[in-house]
Amino acid sequence: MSANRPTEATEESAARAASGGDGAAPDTYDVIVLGGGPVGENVADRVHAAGLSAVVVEHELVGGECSYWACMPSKALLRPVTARSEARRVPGLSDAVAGPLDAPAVLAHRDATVSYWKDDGQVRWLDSVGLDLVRGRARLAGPRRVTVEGGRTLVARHAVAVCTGSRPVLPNVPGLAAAKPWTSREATSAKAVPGRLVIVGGGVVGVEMATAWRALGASVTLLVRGDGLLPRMEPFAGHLVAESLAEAGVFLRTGVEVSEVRREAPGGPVTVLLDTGDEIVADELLIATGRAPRTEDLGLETVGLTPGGWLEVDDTLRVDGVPGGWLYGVGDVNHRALLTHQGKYQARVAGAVIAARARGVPLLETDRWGAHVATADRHAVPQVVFSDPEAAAVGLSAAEAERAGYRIRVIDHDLGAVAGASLYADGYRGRARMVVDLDREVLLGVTFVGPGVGELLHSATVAVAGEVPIERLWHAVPAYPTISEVWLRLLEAFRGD
Ligand SMILES: Cc1cc2nc3c(=O)[nH]c(=O)nc-3n(C[C@H](O)[C@H](O)[C@H](O)COP(=O)(O)OP(=O)(O)OC[C@H]3O[C@@H](n4cnc5c(N)ncnc54)[C@H](O)[C@@H]3O)c2cc1C
Ligand SMILES: NC(=O)c1ccc[n+]([C@@H]2O[C@H](COP(=O)([O-])OP(=O)(O)OC[C@H]3O[C@@H](n4cnc5c(N)ncnc54)[C@H](O)[C@@H]3O)[C@@H](O)[C@H]2O)c1
Repeated sequence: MSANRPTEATEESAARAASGGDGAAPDTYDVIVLGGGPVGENVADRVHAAGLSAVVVEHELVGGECSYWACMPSKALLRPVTARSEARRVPGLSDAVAGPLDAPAVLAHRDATVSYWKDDGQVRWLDSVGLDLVRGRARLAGPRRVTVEGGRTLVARHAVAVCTGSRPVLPNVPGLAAAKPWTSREATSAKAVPGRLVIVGGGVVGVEMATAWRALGASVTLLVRGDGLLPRMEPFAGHLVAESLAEAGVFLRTGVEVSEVRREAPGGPVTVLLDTGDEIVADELLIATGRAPRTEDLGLETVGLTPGGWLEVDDTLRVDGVPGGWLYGVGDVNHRALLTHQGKYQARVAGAVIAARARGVPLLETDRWGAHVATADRHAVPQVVFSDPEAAAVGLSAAEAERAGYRIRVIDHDLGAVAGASLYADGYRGRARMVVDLDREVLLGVTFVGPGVGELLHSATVAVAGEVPIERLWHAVPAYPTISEVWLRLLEAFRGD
């Protein structure tokens, strides 16, 4: 692939000066994107579609964490689990799915879903849309300048977008690092089902991986330091998921901390010591306690920033405190919403912003919900936890809305009481909640928990992001007999019908 050469002599000489006089002229692009995950790919695509030249620098696999060690493999492991569980509650079908999952087949399907950890398909896509790719670890080397391991230097005319994502964190527990625990990477790519798996962390990764590996045959213990699961959602979401995990045979222990970890021999059993004095012996230990930004070896100090932290950005995704305003931080790395779809949304915004600034557009649309600001990643973030049952939420929980000072009313409904739910699965258990802003009579947040609710979530996202007045939502008639009829019940309750 050939690099886009500069067209103006002045830019070329500026670029050569920037190369530090090492003789090799740097390759100059309008935009340099660091990291070829879903977010980097989308930034590059948007600026290129707007007529700018762009290069993506990637040191591992194009497609990033999401494609190979996160969203895609985890959902490939989970889909058979939820499909079987639902089928088991459909009369006439339950006997046909009474047996265990075919673990080797599920793992093989996971392997195919991640293209066997090869990125040829994604590289072909970059090529097909006319984006250049440089392989290797990238570092900033002063304003608008990037060096790539192997010696190549790149210079950006307009912008550098940092889209280097995040990595798992290991808590500072004696013996933990030496025990070489699983992180989300091993949990999504393991080649065999461990006999005994201990998972630390009751967030999304902990819950999804407990669901998957238990159903695939592992004996799973889930250790949570708080009092429940999925603490960022409405409390009933964690309760229902915990109840169901317990029924599936997961040992859930809340209110416990890991005080030490011991693994005598590599690959041998691991002993997890708790602050209660208890010890648990397992074959594998998964640490699912959150993420840290991939900014520690990125040359941030060469542009006046501190390495290792999340990138602070404004709503146009521009990094704060960088003279000239040429540096952007998009996706996980800015810590606004660690989700692929939200990162890709930011990428669309950043692409529009970079293109507009490059064209010298005098006034950007920066009002809330304007074309040149990220708004939804603060006010209308949808997330589906692909557990059994699924937990799906958008916007604020009741507690978050209260903390933010809104005058709210909370409406709950039993999802199992909706006709569509009783047809969907025998003994359907689930719940829905909407949080209403009483001053504007719009929805601030909606949560659904129950089988199949992931596909229901977008209706709520439209209502929350669109700030659709309740009065008008009343005219959005859900089809009979679908689970979506819960909307009618929630609205009736609000109206007092
Ligand atoms: C187990 C798990 C399951 C998940 N499931 C979901 C889900 O179902 N839905 C969802 O929306 N989100 C999910 N997420 C979150 C999702 O994976 C992330 O939000 C998403 O990957 C962020 O995309 P990104 O492009 O910002 O970063 P990444 O996907 O991390 O990509 C960053 C890229 O930058 C590259 N890079 C880093 N540093 C450098 C450097 N110096 N030079 C060159 N390249 C570099 C990396 O190699 C990587 O390819 C999940 C996360 C985990 C851990
Ligand atoms: N389906 C999805 O959308 C999906 C799936 C997986 C991951 N993700 C994203 O990936 C990110 C990472 O997920 P995650 O589950 O690692 O993080 P998380 O922040 O969701 O959960 C981490 C949990 O670990 C706990 N914890 C932190 N330190 C601990 C310690 N020392 N000991 C015990 N517990 C500790 C926290 O209290 C928290 O409950 C999340 O932001 C999530 O949005 C999304």
